[in-house]
Amino acid sequence: MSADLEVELTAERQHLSASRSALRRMREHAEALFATGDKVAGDSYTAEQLGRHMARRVLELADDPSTPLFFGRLDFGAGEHAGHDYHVGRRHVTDEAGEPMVLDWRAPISRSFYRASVKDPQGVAVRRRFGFVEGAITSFEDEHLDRGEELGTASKILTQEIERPRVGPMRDIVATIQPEQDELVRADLADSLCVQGAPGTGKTAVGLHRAAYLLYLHRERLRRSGVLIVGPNRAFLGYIAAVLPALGEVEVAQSTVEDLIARLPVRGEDTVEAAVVKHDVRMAQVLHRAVWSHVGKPSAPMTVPDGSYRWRIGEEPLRRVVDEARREGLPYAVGRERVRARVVSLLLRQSEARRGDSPPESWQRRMAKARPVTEFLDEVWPALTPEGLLHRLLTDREALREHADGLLTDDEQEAIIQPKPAKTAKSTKWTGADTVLMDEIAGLLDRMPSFGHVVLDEAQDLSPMQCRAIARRSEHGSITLLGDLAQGTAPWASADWAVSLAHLGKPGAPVVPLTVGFRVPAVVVELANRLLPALRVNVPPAESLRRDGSLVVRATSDLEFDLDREVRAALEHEGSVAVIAADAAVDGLRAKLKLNDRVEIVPASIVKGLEYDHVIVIEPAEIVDAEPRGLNRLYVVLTRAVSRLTVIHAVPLPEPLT
Ligand SMILES: Nc1ncnc2c1ncn2[C@@H]1O[C@H](COP(=O)(O)OP(=O)(O)OP(=O)(O)O)[C@@H](O)[C@H]1O
Repeated sequence: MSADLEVELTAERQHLSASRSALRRMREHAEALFATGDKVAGDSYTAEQLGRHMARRVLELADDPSTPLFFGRLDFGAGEHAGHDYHVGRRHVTDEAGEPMVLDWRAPISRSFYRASVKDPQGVAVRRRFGFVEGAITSFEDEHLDRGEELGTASKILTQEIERPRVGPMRDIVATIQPEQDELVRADLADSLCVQGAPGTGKTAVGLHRAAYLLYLHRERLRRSGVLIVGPNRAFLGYIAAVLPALGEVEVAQSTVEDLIARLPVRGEDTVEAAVVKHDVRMAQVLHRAVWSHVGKPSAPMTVPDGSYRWRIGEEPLRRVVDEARREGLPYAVGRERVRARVVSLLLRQSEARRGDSPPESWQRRMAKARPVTEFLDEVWPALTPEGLLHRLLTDREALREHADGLLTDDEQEAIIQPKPAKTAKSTKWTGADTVLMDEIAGLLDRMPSFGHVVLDEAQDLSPMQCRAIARRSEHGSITLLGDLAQGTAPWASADWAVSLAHLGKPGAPVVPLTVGFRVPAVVVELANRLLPALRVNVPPAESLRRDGSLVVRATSDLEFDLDREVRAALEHEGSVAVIAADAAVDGLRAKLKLNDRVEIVPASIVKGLEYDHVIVIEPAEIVDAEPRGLNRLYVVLTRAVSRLTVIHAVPLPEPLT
């Protein structure tokens, strides 16, 4: 290394350690405020608010010594920052005088770190990227944009980052976000968008960084309404759980759709036929009809005793009240209360006319609860519960026929009628699809609070009814929809993003493709892409940035022997190892294979969204045969490998791979 370079490196290391000290000082300051917060706050509510705020601040300022505090530097040669240089990192760090030592990657100036180019330098003369080993600076790489130098994806530091062996949970990509990813990350809060990306193109990474970016820009607003990340299963959520906290974002809800909407525990299972019907969007109409069929016509006047007097409301005014409330298009339960309020106001007017002044509020409350009023409501606008209504619909053929007429065929109705009807809603073994239907009913009955932003990952597998459940929770917010139509494995998987977006209440949101793969090596992508024509979806194929990696496809007559040998070979390398097999084969393999901490045996059905350094796929044909969309499942399975993929098979490979 030249002497000049050594001097520069030393200066950068000093800046890093000074920044770490400054961050420590900021954290100690926050901790001191946290400790004394309740003494300075005027009342207990303010003290609690302040306490919570400070506790969060302390968490946000946590420093992980194994990750660098900054990863880049911008030297400006022109524009309003000319003559200044800024280090770009995971969060703002300021010195004691309040001067910036590290800029948050989300700050407006930092944008140039990701977007400046020779064509559009944005005032940047030099962009520097740092190489790190366990939090210590080991190298840097400069691009003199002012001299026409630009590395793009040829950057060694980017290459090292994407080729590093994977161990442990997913990490953030702030240091190496690519321009086309950055554009999505920094889209406006008001903009909903859909990202169609081949495996490993960074969709999950983009979604998580977008959440962090939006929280930075709209902190107060989003803290109130909330940001939600929806993932396909708990294994996936566990895998991504550490990314946002590492970026200082500790308050983002992460959930599966099932957990988000479940009102009651799921104890039953549907047949595929039943689940397909229950997830179909026509069920929304069936349920709408079922709910509103409960509104009746008043058929008699109402008499309400009040001390020695009796108020009377005629049938006609009662009809008008019900008709008006219906026309207002309110949720059902809100409509019921509206009718009650209008009835009380009719009584109030009579009372005022008779007494010459307004009765007290307690009188109005008493009238609202008076038995004839409640009886009237129970008759023309009865209170409903989602589980009560659904129980009736799925156990009473007549009721189902009435509401599903012209919407569901006889066979479809028969598929969802409970085969052994439970006596009550309480004793019903509800299925996952039932909870989706209950959520739809809950949405017809009442309003739901809306998140400020929802990120939906692996969204190709959301059913229309699940999309509607999310739409109810993002009505006043925006969404980022992430997925790959080729990876759709659910029976109701989407074939067209425009349709999903419509169900999600965001019709017309733009669909943006990502095609550059950061995970899967080119040789593996080439194998997986052979499946694409058979998947019959209209998606652009992936192109890998990675020229390294290896692929072995081995026919064997002794699966056990070869598997054992391949696992041992895999363990000679650094990183995680997964043996992926058809779900039904997993138990048998677990019993046979001598396990090692670094080797996981994973059922094909849960690997979506995950990645492992070395993947060993057992019997692709069994994976394909296990389910109707088995080829899509195989496509998912083959694209989990970061470095090496080994395929072992005793039976012939599925046709597109031969
Ligand atoms: N700009 C980047 N710099 C470095 N690594 C990146 C970048 N973008 C993505 N990656 C890495 O590539 C891998 C794949 O990313 P990610 O899981 O977000 O892809 P995906 O499109 O969601 O994949 P899948 O369709 O399989 O779910 C991850 O390890 C991620 O950290």
